[in-house]
Amino acid sequence: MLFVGRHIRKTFGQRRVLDLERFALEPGRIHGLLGPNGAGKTTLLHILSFLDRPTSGTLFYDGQPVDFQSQNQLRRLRREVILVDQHPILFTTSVEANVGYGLKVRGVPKTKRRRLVEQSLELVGMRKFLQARAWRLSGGETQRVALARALACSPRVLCLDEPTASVDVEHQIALERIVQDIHAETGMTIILCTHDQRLAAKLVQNTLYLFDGRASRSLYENVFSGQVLTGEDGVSQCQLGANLSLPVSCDDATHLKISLNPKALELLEGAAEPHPDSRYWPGRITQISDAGKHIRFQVDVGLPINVLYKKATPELDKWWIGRETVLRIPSRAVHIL
Ligand SMILES: Nc1ncnc2c1ncn2[C@@H]1O[C@H](COP(=O)(O)OP(=O)(O)OP(=O)(O)O)[C@@H](O)[C@H]1O
Repeated sequence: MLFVGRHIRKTFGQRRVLDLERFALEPGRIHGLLGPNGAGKTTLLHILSFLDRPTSGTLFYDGQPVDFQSQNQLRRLRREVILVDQHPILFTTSVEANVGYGLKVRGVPKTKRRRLVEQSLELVGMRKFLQARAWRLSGGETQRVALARALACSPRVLCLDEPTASVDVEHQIALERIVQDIHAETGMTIILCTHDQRLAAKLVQNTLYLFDGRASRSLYENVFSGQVLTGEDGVSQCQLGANLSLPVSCDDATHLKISLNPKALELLEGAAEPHPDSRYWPGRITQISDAGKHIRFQVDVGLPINVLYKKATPELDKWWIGRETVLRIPSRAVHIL
């Protein structure tokens, strides 16, 4: 294993934002850190790229425990593991100087530096921007140049924080392809944080789901919070939206976070016989996307809800964007977090 974490915890003030008993990341794979906002993905990515230290616990890299007090060790490790930030900052110089910066610091001679800079710009499709002024670049171009800057240093591990979050669709597609190509060509270990389920389904080979700083087994898709109201009949319902409530059994919670397992939800063509074990919400299909072995349908029922069907499921072509449907939510799909 390239990384192993044992009892990794991180607190900011009194708040524990990361609490991971054990995790292990194999070399040569694309790992995804997935989870909702505030789940602790960036915090973990910063620890894995040795830019931040855990409050307690031990991180092993390549079989050795990392000493976060040792600046020498950290300096060495930061040369092997490079983070590309979600909002990379480039120097107000040329693209060439930016991409070559890490090499210059490492004492790489000018001619070799130029060759490596050109090669890495080529990898991200930005070769013709070599002499461009870095501050004139768009968000997507900046992201690609930052990626080239990391690649120029031939890292062993590339950490990407939300690589496609702040770029337009064209750059998103380009970045996906670039990450795939880099991995195929170099076998480099890549760790990426993302909210983007489509990107994760396409690229990621191993997933660590985080929820409230903990490793979560449940899919983080379809996580909603709502107020709990108890009716005169004594049945508690969690209100997820106007006319959208789910029966829940809980003692005295006034607020709950609920996840709906996208693989246990069902699309129906019309109203079904009511079943005490299920809820039925009418809606409309708003997105259809590829999710690896599955097809993801997003249904707008007043909330956007994802439904995953295996690609082999018969008659999936009867669903198209804009088509009305009824979403069946069996009780086994509902998890209280
Ligand atoms: N330097 C800090 N000081 C205090 N709290 C912090 C700090 N950095 C992160 N946090 C808190 O830690 C929690 C986890 O943050 P983190 O950025 O790791 O989450 P995330 O999963 O990456 O979220 P997002 O997807 O929104 O970027 C959040 O509640 C955040 O407010």
